[in-house]
Amino acid sequence: MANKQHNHNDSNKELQPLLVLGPPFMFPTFEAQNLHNYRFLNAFSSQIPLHQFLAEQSVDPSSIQAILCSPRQKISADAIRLLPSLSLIVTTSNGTRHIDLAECSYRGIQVASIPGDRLAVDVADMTVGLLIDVMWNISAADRHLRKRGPSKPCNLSSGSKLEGKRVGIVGLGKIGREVAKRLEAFGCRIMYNSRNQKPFVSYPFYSNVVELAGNSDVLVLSCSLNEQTRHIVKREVMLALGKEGVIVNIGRGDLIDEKELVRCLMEGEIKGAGLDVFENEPNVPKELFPLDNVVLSPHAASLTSHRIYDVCERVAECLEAFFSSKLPEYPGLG
Ligand SMILES: O=CC(=O)O
Repeated sequence: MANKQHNHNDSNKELQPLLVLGPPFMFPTFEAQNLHNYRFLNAFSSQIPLHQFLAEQSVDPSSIQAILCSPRQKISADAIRLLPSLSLIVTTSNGTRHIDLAECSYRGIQVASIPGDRLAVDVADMTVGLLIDVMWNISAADRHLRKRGPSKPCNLSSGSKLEGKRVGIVGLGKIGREVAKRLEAFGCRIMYNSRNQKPFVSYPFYSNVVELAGNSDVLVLSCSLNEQTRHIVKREVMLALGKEGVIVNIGRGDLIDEKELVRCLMEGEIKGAGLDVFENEPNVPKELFPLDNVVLSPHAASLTSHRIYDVCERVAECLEAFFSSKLPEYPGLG
């Protein structure tokens, strides 16, 4: 796909600063397309606190009107309070829960997200990929082979087929339904938990996640994050899932009590996990790195090249509309 150059800046004008927080995967593409439009302040690549970063860059915090972020970093009220002129936060994601929305609403800051028309399909593919990887130790075997060569014994446990597995899906929205469709084709038995029972599906419904876990071999987390779903998977749920159980989380890191997840994985209370999201992104608990029963992905489940292209286009349009003070017609604005 050809990269489109956006150039809406009169070359004599000073470039608007654009604060980039949270490493967006599409960032190199976006920056290359918009070098002439913004002064990019890439705070995500710096390990220092935001106020220090701005001071080091000699940036007056009150000159910043817009932030570009991704779900890979939380945008806290403290960060927002540092920027008195902030009026717009654009996130490259569909979800906005990584942003302190209460502070934005208090300050009248607009939050724009990028709706994902085909997102569910991409995320569902990745969910199945993570699950098969965990069940078959694909990434672990790959690491062993590269590190030790083909003649050294590899003591990974044997693969486990998907056919006949009972899969409990937490959140049967668009993504959950796409996951169900795919896993049905593998011969899995689908059951689910969600806020309400869905009249249009015949999969068994569990109103209680512990009970769902107790009847599942695999738990897929595809619900959105809110006050009711934060830490919906706690130790009790993992113990109910059991020692042969696998968790795949492509929702949000905060859906699981991550400390307990790490403990359960290390102590063998569950068999394995495929994780695309983490509680404290972009950080990943370091205890997970040596574990062969865990497959890690850096919040990349929706990032097909098509999506990256689409996001770059829409982010550019949104920022352009904002800085040219056109009435925002962008669907995510509001
Ligand atoms: O996590 C990805 C998204 O919300 O788009």
